[in-house]
Amino acid sequence: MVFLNGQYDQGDWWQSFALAAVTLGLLFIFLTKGRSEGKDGKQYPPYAPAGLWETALSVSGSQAPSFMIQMARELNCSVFRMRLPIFGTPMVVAVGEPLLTKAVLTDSGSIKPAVIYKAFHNVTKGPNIFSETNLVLWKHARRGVSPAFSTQHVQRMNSICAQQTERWIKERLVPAIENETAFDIAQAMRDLTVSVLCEAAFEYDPTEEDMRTFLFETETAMREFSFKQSANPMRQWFAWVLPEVRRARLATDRMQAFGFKVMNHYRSLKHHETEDTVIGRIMNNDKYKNDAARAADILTLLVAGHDTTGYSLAWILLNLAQHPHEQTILREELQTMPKEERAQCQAVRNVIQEGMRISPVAAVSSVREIAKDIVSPSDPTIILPKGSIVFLPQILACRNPDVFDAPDEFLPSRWNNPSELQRTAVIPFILGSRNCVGQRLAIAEIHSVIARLCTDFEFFVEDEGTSEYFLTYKPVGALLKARRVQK
Ligand code: HEM
Repeated sequence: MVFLNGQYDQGDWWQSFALAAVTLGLLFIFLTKGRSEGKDGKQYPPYAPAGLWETALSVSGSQAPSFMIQMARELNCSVFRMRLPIFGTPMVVAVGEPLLTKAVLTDSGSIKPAVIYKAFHNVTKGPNIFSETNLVLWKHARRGVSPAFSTQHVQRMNSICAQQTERWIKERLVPAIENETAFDIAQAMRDLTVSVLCEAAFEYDPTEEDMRTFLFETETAMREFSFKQSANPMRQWFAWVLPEVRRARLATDRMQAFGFKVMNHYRSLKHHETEDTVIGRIMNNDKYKNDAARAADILTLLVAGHDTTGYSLAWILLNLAQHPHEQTILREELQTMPKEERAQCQAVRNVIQEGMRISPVAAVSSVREIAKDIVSPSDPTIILPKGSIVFLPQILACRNPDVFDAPDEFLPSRWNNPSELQRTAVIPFILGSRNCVGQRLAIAEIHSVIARLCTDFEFFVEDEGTSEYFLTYKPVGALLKARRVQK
């Protein structure tokens, strides 16, 4: 999830955004006028061939991933400066070179910049584990919840995943096969993931209404606070004339009410198999100020976990449906394996790694502010100055032609023998202290679902649909049909 991004529409906000962008742009040009083009005999990265207006709209638009790729390919360089109206920083840079990405993420001084992340506080009605920039407060939440995602809990998560997948097959997939109807793969995998996440992390079985409310209200709140208000903060003062702002505030109330419902349900349970679940660790963590602070983290984990995992699954299945030959290779290997080993077999690993490479859901995340000058390990003539805001769009490293042959093709076999650089380039959960806390749950679900579905079912494309970037990179309107494989 990333907060500067969202769909650009022609709503009521654009005039004020345009005015703010032009004013800030002029100020930016004034402030950076005369800045030297390097330091200590080293060069700053080149500018992307796009002006401030185009860059601001593109980076915050639904086609942000393709904009990033286009800039890198026009420059023939995967590290470039962007003209964006972010002040108080020597420069705003996009980095798609794997070793420099690693250097930025693993430097202990790199932090999440408040100017980018704080907008998410509005969605959860207070600070939360994802966007908290006060490191002391963040550590309480992170250390509290991390053990619930440790390897020893993966087995429990795996069995929940397996049960939920069987339920989805019986209730959704089999009827679609029998009626020969197509289904939206992104919605299907997102819904399955909400169920897995609610049960594995929160011991909660959501009703259909819970699910629709959570998904709808999250989208409404995120579009306003994480996108529109981060592009135009003035909107917050005009709630009385902007119905969208008032509706978004109502959405956050409803999200918070859902967080309380999950907590009340947990308290009402007489028996917990273990206290070491995510919800158990949040409820028993007395470092939280109150239940509203607990609800903020419950919602954050749900928001951060459901679309990333669901849409990763959707992209992998869509890519397989588009490449029937790859699907056959995968199925043939799966069918030779004992059931309990299927999720870990090489063919499953290959398609997952390749699916997450070619379509990384966190395509335009993450952003870091660096605490010291960082020289590029792959090109020591390039330097990023201390204080820079560094965008680390995964799509750039994953589709970097200097790292991958045929970078835009889905070729799972490239992972039979990858180079060290290729491994470093594909880091869907990123690196460093602010890496993804839920990655083990996500990996367990993705492996288990792909192995189960691809052993017994074949998928076909009915409609390829399009893609959109709003918080995550996702397929939109992609319809698949399925058939049970004859054994
Ligand atoms: C395929 C699935 C997933 C992907 C690709 C993914 C990716 C990421 C990435 C790239 C970040 C860093 C974001 C940034 O720096 O701006 C992140 C952070 C985070 N993710 Fe995930 N994620 C996934 C699943 C999950 C799940 C299942 C959960 C929880 C149940 C989760 C919870 C979080 C949280 C709380 C953070 C913030 C961690 C911190 O700042 O300490 N994610 N994730």
